[in-house]
Amino acid sequence: MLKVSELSVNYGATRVVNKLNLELGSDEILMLVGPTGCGKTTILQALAGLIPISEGQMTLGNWTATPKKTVPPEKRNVGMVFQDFALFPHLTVQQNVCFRLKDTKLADHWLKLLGLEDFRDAKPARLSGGQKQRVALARTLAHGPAFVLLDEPLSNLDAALKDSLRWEIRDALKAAGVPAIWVTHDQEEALSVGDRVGILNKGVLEQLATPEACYSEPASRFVARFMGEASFIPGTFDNGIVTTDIGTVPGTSVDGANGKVDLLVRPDDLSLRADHECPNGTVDWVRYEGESRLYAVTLDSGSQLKVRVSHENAMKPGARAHMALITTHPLAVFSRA
Ligand SMILES: Nc1ncnc2c1ncn2[C@@H]1O[C@H](COP(=O)(O)OP(=O)(O)OP(=O)(O)O)[C@@H](O)[C@H]1O
Repeated sequence: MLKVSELSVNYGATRVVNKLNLELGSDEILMLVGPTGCGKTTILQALAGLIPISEGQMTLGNWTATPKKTVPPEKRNVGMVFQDFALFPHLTVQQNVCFRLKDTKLADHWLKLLGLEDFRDAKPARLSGGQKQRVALARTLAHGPAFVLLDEPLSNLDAALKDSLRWEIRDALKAAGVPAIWVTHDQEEALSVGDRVGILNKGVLEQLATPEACYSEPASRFVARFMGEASFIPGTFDNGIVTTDIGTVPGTSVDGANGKVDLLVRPDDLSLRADHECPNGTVDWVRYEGESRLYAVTLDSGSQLKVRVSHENAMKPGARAHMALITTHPLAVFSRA
């Protein structure tokens, strides 16, 4: 089990990671997300022992590192997978995976499991991006790490490959039975692949929870916006029910809100109709997404809401339309800003 307590990292006078606390179960995958420059890579580097920490401590199995008691990277048994694969170009797939290994049994296991047997003798230049990333993962897992860090492993790959490879990586990590922290810029990836998601903002972990909780009960407006399209509409919250201009829904207070509140609305919590006899808003813009269209509509009462509807529902900016809340599950409510 990995345990991190009050971990802080400073670069000179600037604090880049501030009092990070987390514990990971034995085969848990934590997806770490946050805006550029918020400290994600710094956290991975600190856990791997590549940079010094300023405060706090981390423990994994039989070692504990603190600012005074450093543990060198090679003593940590931590595996890393990077976005640029970091393979040796002059070595074959087999040689890359077995690099510095005395016992190659695990290497054979992962070469087979990740579908690389036919490429054992190939050099990396002959491989596709997805194959290279599989080799990098096989090399990491062949060393039997106690813990794996992945720094945007899919960001150099095209969309279709990303979708299949993320599941292969998840399955391989689960099969290896090791905890992992996986940094991604892709919210959908974070929500679908992670057992838990951590959202980092300026070096502070704003929320660490299941994907469902991060999406439907975000701890802050920042998390709400970061984890997907988020609109807010004013309402009144009383006895578990929120009343707004466009309907009444069950609500859950995320910050003790009561009385006058802002309701978090996701694009699929709303309906949009062009043919309604009482339009209550005007279309600002529309984005065609293939099977759906995302609309921004400003209500006559002032709020702009985003709604996703079937592609068959085609309206132009300026069109009048009717919006209503259609969800039956509780939506998050925040104290009025
Ligand atoms: N060696 C360094 N010296 C000083 N500041 C640094 C150093 N490395 C990173 N930083 C700063 O620390 C902050 C966090 O950087 P980090 O690379 O961890 O962010 P990140 O969340 O991984 O960003 P991205 O999503 O863009 O990869 C940034 O403001 C960055 O400029």
